[in-house]
Amino acid sequence: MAPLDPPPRLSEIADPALLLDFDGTLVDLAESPDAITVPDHLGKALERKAAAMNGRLAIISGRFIADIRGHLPDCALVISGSHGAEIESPEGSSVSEREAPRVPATALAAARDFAARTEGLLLEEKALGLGFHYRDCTDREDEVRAFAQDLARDHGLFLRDGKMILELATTDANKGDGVRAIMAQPPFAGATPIFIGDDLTDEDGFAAVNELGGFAILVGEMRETAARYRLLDVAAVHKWLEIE
Ligand SMILES: O=P(O)(O)OC[C@H]1O[C@H](O[C@H]2O[C@H](CO)[C@@H](O)[C@H](O)[C@H]2O)[C@H](O)[C@@H](O)[C@@H]1O
Repeated sequence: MAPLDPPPRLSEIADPALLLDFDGTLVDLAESPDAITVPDHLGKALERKAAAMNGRLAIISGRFIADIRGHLPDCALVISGSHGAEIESPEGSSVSEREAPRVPATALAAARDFAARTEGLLLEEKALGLGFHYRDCTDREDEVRAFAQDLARDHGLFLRDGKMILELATTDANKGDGVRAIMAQPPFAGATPIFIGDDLTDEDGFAAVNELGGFAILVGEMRETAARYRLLDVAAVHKWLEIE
């Protein structure tokens, strides 16, 4: 695996549009979804960056949008949530093409029951999906995966792997769909898309920006990736974006 260089300076890229993952890219990973530390200045710094780029900055997260807005209150940005299934304007109106279904009540009840009897497992209830966080029961990952696979099959849900998480979603949307939908609309259309992300689920976004004539930046440890460049960690991302 060839190492990847750091990206060129943002100011050297013609007409850039930034598509930013959240966990592991803009904020450091933590023990659980609510344990993250979001720097006080982050929301306003991202807004200023977006303004300096004529609005061409969006967050593309696996979290649902209301969750991101809860962590970045009063921050007016384009946000795609639920792995591309939701997209909102900076003012908070939905610009998603289709409305995704909610998690069926019977699937939610079964997931709650499984989490209650699986020590160390944290169930994250999201608008359009469920997250099984197994960081504190890694020895039971196979069991959690088998349960999640059965639940997906029984309820027509879509399973994906993340960092210490198995996620079930009600749609097969991915971050590539989010990228393509955002880049098709003003003020993003015609710009050079740059996706920055750390997780395996970001690879769909990486592939999409490559197709659209842009490039991706992997954050963290080297792996097989569609990214062209790499930054070491969240601090390096903030430095590159000049939002420290
Ligand atoms: O696309 P992202 O913005 O990176 O969101 C991906 C998932 O992030 C969250 O889980 C991850 O971060 C947690 C907090 O640091 C960490 O405990 C967990 O191990 C990570 O997988 C979030 O909870 C998920 O809903 C997102 O899909």
